[in-house]
Amino acid sequence: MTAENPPTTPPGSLSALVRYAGPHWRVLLLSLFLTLLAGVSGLAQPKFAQTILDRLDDGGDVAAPVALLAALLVAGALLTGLNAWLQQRTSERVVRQVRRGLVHRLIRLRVSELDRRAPGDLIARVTSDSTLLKSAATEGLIMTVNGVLTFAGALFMMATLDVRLLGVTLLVLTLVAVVITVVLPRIKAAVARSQASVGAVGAVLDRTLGAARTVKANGAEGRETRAAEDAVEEAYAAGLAGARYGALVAMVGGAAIQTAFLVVLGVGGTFVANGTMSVSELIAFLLYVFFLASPVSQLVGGAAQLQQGLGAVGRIQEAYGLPAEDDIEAPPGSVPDHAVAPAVELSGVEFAYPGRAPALRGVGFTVPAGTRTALVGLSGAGKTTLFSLLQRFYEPTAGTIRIGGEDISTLPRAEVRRRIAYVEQDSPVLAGTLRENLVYAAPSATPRQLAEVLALTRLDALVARLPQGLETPVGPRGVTLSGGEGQRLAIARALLRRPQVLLLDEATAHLDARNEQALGELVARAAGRCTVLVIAHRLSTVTDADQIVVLEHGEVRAVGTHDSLVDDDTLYRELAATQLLAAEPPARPPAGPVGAASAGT
Ligand SMILES: Nc1ncnc2c1ncn2[C@@H]1O[C@H](COP(=O)(O)OP(=O)(O)OP(=O)(O)O)[C@@H](O)[C@H]1O
Repeated sequence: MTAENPPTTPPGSLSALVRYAGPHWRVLLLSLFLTLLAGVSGLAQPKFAQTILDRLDDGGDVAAPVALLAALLVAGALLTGLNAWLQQRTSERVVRQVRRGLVHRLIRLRVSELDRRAPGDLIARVTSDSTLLKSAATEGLIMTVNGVLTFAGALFMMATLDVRLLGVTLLVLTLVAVVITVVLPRIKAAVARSQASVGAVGAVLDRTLGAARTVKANGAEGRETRAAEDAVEEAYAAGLAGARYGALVAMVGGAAIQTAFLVVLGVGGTFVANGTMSVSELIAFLLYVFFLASPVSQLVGGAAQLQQGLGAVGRIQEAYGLPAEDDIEAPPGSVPDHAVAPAVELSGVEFAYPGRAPALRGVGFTVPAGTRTALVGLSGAGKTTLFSLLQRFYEPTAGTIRIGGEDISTLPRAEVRRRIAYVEQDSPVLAGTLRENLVYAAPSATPRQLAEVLALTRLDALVARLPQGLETPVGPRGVTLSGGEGQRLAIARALLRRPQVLLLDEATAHLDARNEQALGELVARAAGRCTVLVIAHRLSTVTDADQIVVLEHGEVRAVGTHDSLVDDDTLYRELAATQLLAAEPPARPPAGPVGAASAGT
């Protein structure tokens, strides 16, 4: 198993847990051996005690057995220490391997999956669930195996002393076996419930902290707190249920040993009285009964830990099983030096989000190489969806999309996305510094290229104003930048990649009139080097586009230039009228139509 390839076993099964521990089998075997050695030294101690008692009885020399007993004690302690270290280290390694694998997987999940899952719950699989797995995959396994072996060893030694008393002991211990069998699956279910609730707490917090301003502005702190508290309570209740079952098992284990001791003492006493057993044999047997307490509690504890681990393994396995994109590793040296503008062609593209009505129906148009096409249409017409398909975030249910003549469904996603730069609608800035954001996809950009793009997007003035310049942290999701600065930063990042195709989604929504004009010119210039598709909410920015595609209810309603569409298409004419645009495209608008209704909202 590698970090990227999880065990292909049923979710939450013991075999899955064993497979996680699999790569560490050598250390685990050594640890088991050390545990057994410590167990044997423990097992031998009652025998030595019996010898010492017999010698004291005979008036013999006890120095040698006492010295051996002391040596056994020291050796046992050393072995236990070494063993604990080995087990802890292996636990940490198992968790590291699981976390790596999960992180690798989660970052590559398909957009369709990310769109419908709470990030907080996914994060909990890496943080909280993997921690539960930690002790189960090593300590739990070893404790159980060791418990079984030591238990068997003790039974063997007891059999050599008195088979009748062994029968009595086993009868009492059957009670433990019955309780364990009934209770363990409940522990697993309780842990799974508790972990799911922890995931729900993460999901609420992720939603709340991710939209802190909205939550505060709406005075929703109380509601969000209650939502998180409900999940916390559920985790608490499930945790308590698990603890109750755990306590029951521990109690039954302890009581069984005590009972066995008393029964053996009574029955053994009669054997001693009728002369079928010596006192020293009875004492040795009783010591073994007490010795059994250790393997029994190991078995009980180990089995409970395994069940806890299984509860978590189920959730981890589920995350591993989510569909991921497996073709997104960029080939080496993938950032193209000089972009070649390709044509983008769509024909008969159909698409529906799962469980929804079709979002795109029979969409077809061509964007000639090196030109600029604007997509316009009312909100929900399918503009953003079209961009998602172009980047293979989703796959069309019918039809083809070609870039430079190549059907993108035949290209690895890495290759498709290498050719395309995308400036999305919202939150296009990541936590980090300005520089990190800029060179995010073009780490080898030269200072000259950086300066050029900063000037083009008019970010140079901002950088000059900041004391830390490009090294200024922008905060989570770029909260320390204005909306317009964030947009320009995203555009600068896209341009630094020198893409073949540039997708701008509402890229100018946040820009003021001066910057909007500058950007309009920039996009027009960029169109010389790359093919540009822009979702336009303000028609003023695209009236001079080479071509405008009007989408309505997922269908292409009309294609043309601003002039021809104003003449021929009623919807476009309405949009243009609402935005106070003249039928003639302005040379370049000196200012955006402030306060005008947006076509897309
Ligand atoms: N991830 C999604 N899952 C399910 N349905 C979606 C998803 N994204 C969008 N939709 C639906 O698909 C349809 C098209 O949405 P899309 O975002 O493409 O419209 P748009 O033209 O970009 O709208 P806007 O201008 O408001 O951004 C809408 O009905 C929307 O509700």
